[in-house]
Amino acid sequence: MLAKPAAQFTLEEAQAEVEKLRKQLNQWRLEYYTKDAPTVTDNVYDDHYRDLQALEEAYPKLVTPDSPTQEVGDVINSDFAKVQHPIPMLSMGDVFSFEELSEWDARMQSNVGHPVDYNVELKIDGLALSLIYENGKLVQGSTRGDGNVGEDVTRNVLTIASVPKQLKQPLSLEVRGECYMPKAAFAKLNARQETEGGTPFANPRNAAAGSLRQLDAKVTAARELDTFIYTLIEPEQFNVTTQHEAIAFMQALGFTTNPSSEVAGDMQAIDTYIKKYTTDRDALPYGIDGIVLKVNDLALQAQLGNTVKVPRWEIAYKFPPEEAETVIHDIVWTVGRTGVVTPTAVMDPVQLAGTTVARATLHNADMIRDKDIRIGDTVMLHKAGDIIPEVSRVLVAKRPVDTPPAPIPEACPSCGQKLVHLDDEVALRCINPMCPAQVQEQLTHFASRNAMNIDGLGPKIVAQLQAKHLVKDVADLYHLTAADLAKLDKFKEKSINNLLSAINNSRQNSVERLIFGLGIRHVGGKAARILAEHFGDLDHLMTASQEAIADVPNIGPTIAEAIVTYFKAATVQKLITQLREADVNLRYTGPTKPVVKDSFVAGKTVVITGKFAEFSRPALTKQLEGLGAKVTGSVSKKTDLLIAGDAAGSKLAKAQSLNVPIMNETELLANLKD
Ligand SMILES: NC(=O)c1ccc[n+]([C@@H]2O[C@H](COP(=O)([O-])OP(=O)(O)OC[C@H]3O[C@@H](n4cnc5c(N)ncnc54)[C@H](O)[C@@H]3O)[C@@H](O)[C@H]2O)c1
Ligand SMILES: [Zn+2]
Repeated sequence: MLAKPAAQFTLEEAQAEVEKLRKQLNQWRLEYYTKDAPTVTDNVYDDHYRDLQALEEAYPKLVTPDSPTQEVGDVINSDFAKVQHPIPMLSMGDVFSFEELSEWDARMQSNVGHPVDYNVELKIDGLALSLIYENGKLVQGSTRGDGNVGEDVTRNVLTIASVPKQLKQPLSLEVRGECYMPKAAFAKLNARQETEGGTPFANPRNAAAGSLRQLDAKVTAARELDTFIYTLIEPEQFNVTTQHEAIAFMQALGFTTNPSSEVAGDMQAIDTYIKKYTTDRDALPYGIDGIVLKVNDLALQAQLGNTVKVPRWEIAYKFPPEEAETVIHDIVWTVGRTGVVTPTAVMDPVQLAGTTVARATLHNADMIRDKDIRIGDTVMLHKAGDIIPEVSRVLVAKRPVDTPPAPIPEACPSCGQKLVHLDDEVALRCINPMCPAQVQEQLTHFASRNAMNIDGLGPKIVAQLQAKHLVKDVADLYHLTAADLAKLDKFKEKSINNLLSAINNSRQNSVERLIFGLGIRHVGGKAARILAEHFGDLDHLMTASQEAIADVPNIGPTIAEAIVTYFKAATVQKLITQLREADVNLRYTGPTKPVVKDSFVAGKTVVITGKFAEFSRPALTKQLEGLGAKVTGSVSKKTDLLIAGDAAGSKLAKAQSLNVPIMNETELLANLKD
């Protein structure tokens, strides 16, 4: 990324930067196109390319015809015979987000003056191939080369099974498409390269290019290359008027075409297509790196034409990179709630599968040793399960000389106590119960919504409380005073009162919140609720045998063992005593129903009679019950209140005779309002 927006460069600065970028890009182009051995990922290349584009746009006079932005592919530097392409083989414009793609479509629509149908295709990750037929017979296969001159790879192409040597009609024509290596063949090839001591290919695209461009065609034959054909040159000769028809036409001649292309008339359909293949791409037997939009109407394509480098009528949308390269600046070790100490790599921020990533977990010391990850290393990242960024491998060739192995700590980074391995765990642990980092995590967990639900007690406040020595365990929370809280940053009367009352309210919680909040290993919110319901209070749980706990439906031996071990500890016994003394509820009070203490009918036995203007009888019954009334059907001495609507009959008379208080609808409405 440029140090500042391109427009803010002076001409001299821009010139220097442009030269630097061209030199770098040209080196990468040589490695990629000519040697089939890239040393950086495509997104690193693409980022630099975009920087160059931005500077050239800001200073058009810096554009030269030999800039990588103006040239297709690379100089040919191989032993193959050269062939001139009658019609140049161009590159393709690309965009990296759906927004950019929509803008491209909007520009297209405004250029042509109406909405446009596109043929949407998968962008196959291989290399472009031209095939020329005379009277139905394959006479030449060639690579793109620099776009005008390519390499003659006819002998190699003849070994590819999906390329027809003879067409189903004796036509003379040129088609173009993608030569690719299926994923399975790629895996097999790389495994063989490794056992035979060769260098594995960086990706299927380079493997395909490297395999097609073999001087010995027998080597190519063994590589299981495949093709998808997608371009018909001079289609007007064959009465074909759309890209979609062209594909069907070529398929009928015997070419292998990709089955996934479809015509889409609006961005919504294209969005659906992108989403489908963003998800499904892993399941395809070949690699794709994006999708391609092509104006479907071939006459319109011809009318739109090309720039020096790309057709104006097509655009590639590239998927977010699934792999990214970056540098590790530091490895930090953090202590979790249970004392496990985990390493995290701190890196130069990079784009990875659609998000910016600057940190990645390294899991444990074993992983650091196994992958030999060092501070200062250049690494490849991927997203495990498409969510968590992970280091997949170290690019050892890029390691600065004299880089020492990453230090593995022996002492807790928070409290300094010696770290241990419990049982046969790989994890390093701090087993100091007073360890400040652990206590901070425990307090934050205790206060969290699904635990004691103490609103306003987040990690920052907890850290301050610890730093000012106001709390060292969860029991201390219940002894905090207004004077204590006044010592915290920005704590004024209102915030002090809010936090104190949140802490105070948590005393009434049903005990499952406490059981979860204590942070016993393996005991999540659901297990805590089952245990609270089953044992009724904390004392019964604490004294229960391991077997008795394991017998509780949905609990099992692992949780049972963890609970018994937890409550055995003297520090835990003391903590529970302190919580009890602080009036924290230790009983299961059940899924609590709201108790209505004061309403005009709370606790009263009520009878309803007659008709009401505002209510149906069932609705009124429900409403009164909600206010704490017991609604019954007949008037007796026990009736506390009769609510009488219009046309009330015998019940009214009975209530009058028993001196039961009577309320009419108007009075009822007034009371309900209160
Ligand atoms: N890593 C590196 O060092 C390095 C160096 C140079 C280039 N590159 C990569 O190469 C890209 C530039 O290469 P490019 O100019 O060949 O462009 P491109 O590969 O991004 O796109 C054009 C090519 O897409 C292919 N293609 C696949 N499916 C297609 C379909 N359905 N319809 C039409 N074409 C289809 C064709 O071969 C066509 O030539 C860069 O974006 C970069 O990612 C990487
Ligand atoms: Zn510690």
